[in-house]
Amino acid sequence: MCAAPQVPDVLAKILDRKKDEVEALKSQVSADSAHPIAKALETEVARKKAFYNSLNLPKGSLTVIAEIKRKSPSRGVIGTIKDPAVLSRVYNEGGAGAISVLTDFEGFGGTMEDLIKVVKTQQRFKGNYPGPCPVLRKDFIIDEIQIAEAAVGGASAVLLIVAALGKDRTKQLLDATHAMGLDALVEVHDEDELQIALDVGADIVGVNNRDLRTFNVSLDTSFRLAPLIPEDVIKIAESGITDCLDAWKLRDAGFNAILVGETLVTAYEGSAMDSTSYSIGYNQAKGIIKAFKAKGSVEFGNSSMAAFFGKGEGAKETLGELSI
Ligand SMILES: O=C(O)c1ccccc1NCC(=O)[C@H](O)[C@H](O)COP(=O)(O)O
Repeated sequence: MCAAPQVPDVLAKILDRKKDEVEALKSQVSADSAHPIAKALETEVARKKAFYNSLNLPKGSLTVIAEIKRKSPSRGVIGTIKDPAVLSRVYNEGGAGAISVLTDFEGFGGTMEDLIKVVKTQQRFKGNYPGPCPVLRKDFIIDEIQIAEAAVGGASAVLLIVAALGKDRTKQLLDATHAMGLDALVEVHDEDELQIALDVGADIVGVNNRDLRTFNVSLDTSFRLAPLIPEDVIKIAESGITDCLDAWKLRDAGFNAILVGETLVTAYEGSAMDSTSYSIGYNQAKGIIKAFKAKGSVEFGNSSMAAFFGKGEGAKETLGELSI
């Protein structure tokens, strides 16, 4: 048995209202014994690993998890995102490996309906390269019923925040997530939380660069924790990623993926809000994803001796993906 987690203030407030939401969902589901969420809760299914596999690319690759985010407690309004389905198409065409949909309404302006629309839109990419993007339900998960709701909505993964859950609950919800066929992104912000994530068997760990107590964002959090995460665990750097050099440095530090919200939404909406230049917004968001993924190692640039002799990680990498 572990002590209750020390929950940062902002998170504590969000979790209080999540308890009410969970109770409302439970009474809705319990009123109907044939409810799909009730069935998902009872039925064990094999883990599909769509999200995991999309991030588990050869060493040296960087996947972008592109987020649909209208507003946030730290930044206020970010974009209107009239149709999340359209933005999810832009993300897919830009080469995102997965799409994160915030489904918390009060803090982030997102809904489960957004997620369902995005899942349905992504299904249309079946058969086309690179296929549908797996969808992450980004919310404050405190109960199994929210995971079942995500599974029924077609999500491939859910977010579990160690700071919100503590060790015992993270373990229970991680097991429940896998039993319902989904992946879990287990989010940490410091060494102690990372240890908990690893102890409970997380195989996808996200390092959030945003301190939920102060809202300060520092990529140093990712750089500090990266070497402590075992090689066989998928590593994701989350929040505050705005330029290519940072993305490439994170890749060189061993991250498999970066999770990016505000940078992509503002690139898309900045121009999309001006109705005469819709396509510019599309291309800017796509271009940023392509640039983040572009293979330009800062350790072994093209002019280095290693590059010349074709040795070392990244030696043969180029900026070849930059055309949009
Ligand atoms: O973004 C916030 O203000 C926030 C506040 C409280 C809890 C979570 C919060 N953000 C959730 C996220 O993890 C970010 O949306 C995600 O990492 C993307 O960040 P960014 O690229 O900086 O938009």
